[in-house]
Amino acid sequence: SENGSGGGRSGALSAPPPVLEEAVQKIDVNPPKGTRDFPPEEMRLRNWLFHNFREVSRLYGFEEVDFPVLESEALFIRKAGEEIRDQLYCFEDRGNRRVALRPELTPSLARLVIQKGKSVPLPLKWFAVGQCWRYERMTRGRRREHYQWNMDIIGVPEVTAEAELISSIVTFFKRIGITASDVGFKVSSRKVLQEVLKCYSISENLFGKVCIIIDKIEKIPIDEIKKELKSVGMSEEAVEELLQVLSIKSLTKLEEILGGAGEAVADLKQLFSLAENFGYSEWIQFDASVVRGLAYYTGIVFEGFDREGKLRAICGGGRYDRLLSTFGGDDLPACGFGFGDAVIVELLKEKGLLPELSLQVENIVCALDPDLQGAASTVATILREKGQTVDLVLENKPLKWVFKRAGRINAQRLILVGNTEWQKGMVGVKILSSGEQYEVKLDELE
Ligand SMILES: OCc1cccc(Br)n1
Repeated sequence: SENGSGGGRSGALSAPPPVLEEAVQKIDVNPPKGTRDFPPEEMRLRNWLFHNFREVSRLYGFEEVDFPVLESEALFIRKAGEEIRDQLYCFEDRGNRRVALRPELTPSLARLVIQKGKSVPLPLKWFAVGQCWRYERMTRGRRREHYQWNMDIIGVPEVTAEAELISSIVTFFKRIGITASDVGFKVSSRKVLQEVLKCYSISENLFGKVCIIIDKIEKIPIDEIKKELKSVGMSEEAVEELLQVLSIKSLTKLEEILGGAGEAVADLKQLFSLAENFGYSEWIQFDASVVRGLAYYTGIVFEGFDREGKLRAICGGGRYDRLLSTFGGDDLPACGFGFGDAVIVELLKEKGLLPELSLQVENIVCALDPDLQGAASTVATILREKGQTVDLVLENKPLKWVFKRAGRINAQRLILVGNTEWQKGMVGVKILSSGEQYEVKLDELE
C-alpha cells in the first residue's frame, strides 16, 4: 500500500509484480510443537477467562504488573532438582548470555520487587497474567506453553495473606459457576515437614530436595519415593516417620503428633479459622501430603483440585519467605499462587460450563452503489463515534452476500446507503431479527 512518504511503489498499477527470486517453500502452517494458536473462537474464550482473572484481582485491590517472557536463566536455577529446572526452555543468546523463557512468574515478580526496593510501600498486592514455557520432550505430547494468572502479597508475614489469596480463587471459581462440590483446596504447611526433619536432626539444606521428592508422592511408586529420600541422606526410620506424618488428613491428629507448640499447627489453625470468616470452609481441607513442586515454598502451601480426580492440579501456591533474600534482596515475607489457563478449561468442559461467546456486531453498513462507498464510510464513522460496533462492507458485493455475512457475524441491523435515500440525507435500516425496515435521517441515526 502507499505509505504516504513517497516510499510507495510509484506507478504501481503499471509495473509488473516482482518475479519471486526462488520457488516459495510451503511452510508448516501449524504453530511450533506444544504451542497453541488462538483463532477468534479460542481467543474469545481466553479473553473471557482473563477478564475474570482481572476482575477478581481488581475486586481484591491488586495492581497488575508484567515482566519479559525472556529472563536471565539464573533466575530459575535452583539446586533442589525441580521438574521446572529439568524442563527449562533456555539458550544462549547472540550476546552469549544464558537466557530462558520464563517457566513461572514468581521469580520475575521477586526481581521487580527487589529492583523497586523501598520506593514501593509494603504490602504489595500485585497480579500478572503471562505466558510461561517449558521444554518437555514431546513424548508425552504435553504443552510447552500456558498462560498463568498469579496473585502475590509481599510484606505480610501473617497467614491472613494466604487466607486472602485462597479467598480470591474461591471468588474466581464462583464467578465462573464452579462450586465447592466441583473443586476443593488441599492445604498444608511445609513447616510440618520442617518439624519432622528437625526431630530427626536432618539438616535444613535437605529441605528443598525433600519437598521436591515428596511432591512426586502421587506420581511415582512409594518405593521410589523412599529410595530417593534415602539417597539424599534420610534414615529408614526418618523416612517411615515422615511418610506416616504426610498421610495425616486431620489437624487434630497432626497436633497430637507434632504437639501444639509448633508454628505449623498454629498457622494452619489460624488459616482454617479465617476460612470460616471468609465463608469458604467447605472449599478447603487439611492434607499433609501437599508440598507443591517448587523449592522456594517455606510455609502454608495449597492446591486446587477437581473432586472427581480426573484432572491435574487446577492451581497452586503458598508462602515463600526466603525467595527474595536468595536473590540478594531484603528478607521479605511473600506468598502467592499460579493458576494455569488449560486445566480450568478442561474442568469447565467437564462441567458443561463453557460460556457461549459469539461475535456480536450492532451494525453492518453497506453501500448499494460503488459510488457511495465514501458515504458508507461516513455512516460507519458516525456510528462508531457513538460507540456502536460496525462491520463496514469494503467491496462492491451483491446484497445476498451482505445478508449472508450479516448472519455470520450476528449483526443486529443492516444499514443500507442507497442513492435515493442519500440524496435526501437518509439511510435505510433493516432490523435483522424482526425484518422491520425504515428510512432515517443520518443525523437521527442512533
Ligand atoms: O505447570 C508447569 C508449566 C510451566 C510452563 C509451561 C507449562 Br505448559 N507448564
